[in-house]
Amino acid sequence: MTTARQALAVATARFGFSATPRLDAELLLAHALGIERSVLLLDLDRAVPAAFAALVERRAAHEPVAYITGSRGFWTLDLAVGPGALIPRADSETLIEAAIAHFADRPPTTILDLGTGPGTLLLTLLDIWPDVRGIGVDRSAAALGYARRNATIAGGRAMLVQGDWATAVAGRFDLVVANPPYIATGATLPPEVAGFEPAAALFAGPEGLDDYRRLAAMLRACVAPTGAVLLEIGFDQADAVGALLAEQGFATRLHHDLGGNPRVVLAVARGGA
Ligand SMILES: C[S@@+](CC[C@H](N)C(=O)[O-])C[C@H]1O[C@@H](n2cnc3c(N)ncnc32)[C@H](O)[C@@H]1O
Repeated sequence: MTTARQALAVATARFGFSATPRLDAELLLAHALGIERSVLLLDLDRAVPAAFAALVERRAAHEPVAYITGSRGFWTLDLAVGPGALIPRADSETLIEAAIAHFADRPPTTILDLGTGPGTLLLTLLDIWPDVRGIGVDRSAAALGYARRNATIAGGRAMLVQGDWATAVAGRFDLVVANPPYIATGATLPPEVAGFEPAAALFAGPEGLDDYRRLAAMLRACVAPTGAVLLEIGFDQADAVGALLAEQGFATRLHHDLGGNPRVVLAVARGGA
């Protein structure tokens, strides 16, 4: 009998290309066993199910762990994800922290999440603020399929709409959030990103700024006069995105991620909050 301890050692060695080979192996084995990773770690002498071998082969071919297991933890949520939906990234939690800080005194009443993917930002914020309602927009039907599954978290407070950025919605929102595609088209990405995650969620023209340009031109019309916009940005895009927002009459402030990089721009209408 192969024990979990032995199988994890073999799988970890196969995943040398990954930044987190041991964690990947543990998540896949826990998934194969149908148990939490924390439970797996309590008994590493248990037997390994035959199904684990196929999961190891998929990961060895660079398929992301989240696509193999069908879920990814983000903030306090466990979100369903799969092909066609961007896998939530830890860096995006910077935007959640910025939202909590900005609305520390009083939560917003309404939220608009542009490019919601599997509902990552919207559903996390609705889970934090139980009386708030929001709309998530995405152009991708596949991503919205996962967002609809995840929306049970919000118990009817999330509306999901397929469309092109803010053209899909009417009205003004207290908080508008977006993590648009921001990678320069043609940039080289790791195989597990380039080979599996949707290009339409990643690339945004020669400088990665095309979607910020479109969004900047729309934001004044969809944020409430005293509301706020939070945009995730690439680590080197703070000046360019700040300039696009300034042209539209926004004052901006940066929030940094755990690595110390500028990761989120807070924008409020000049003369607003
Ligand atoms: C970087 S992903 C962000 C997903 C999720 N909000 C997150 O933070 O993990 C960008 C999302 O924007 C969507 N998107 C790209 N172009 C769009 C457009 N023109 N209108 C609406 N959504 C768009 C993509 O389908 C993708 O789900």
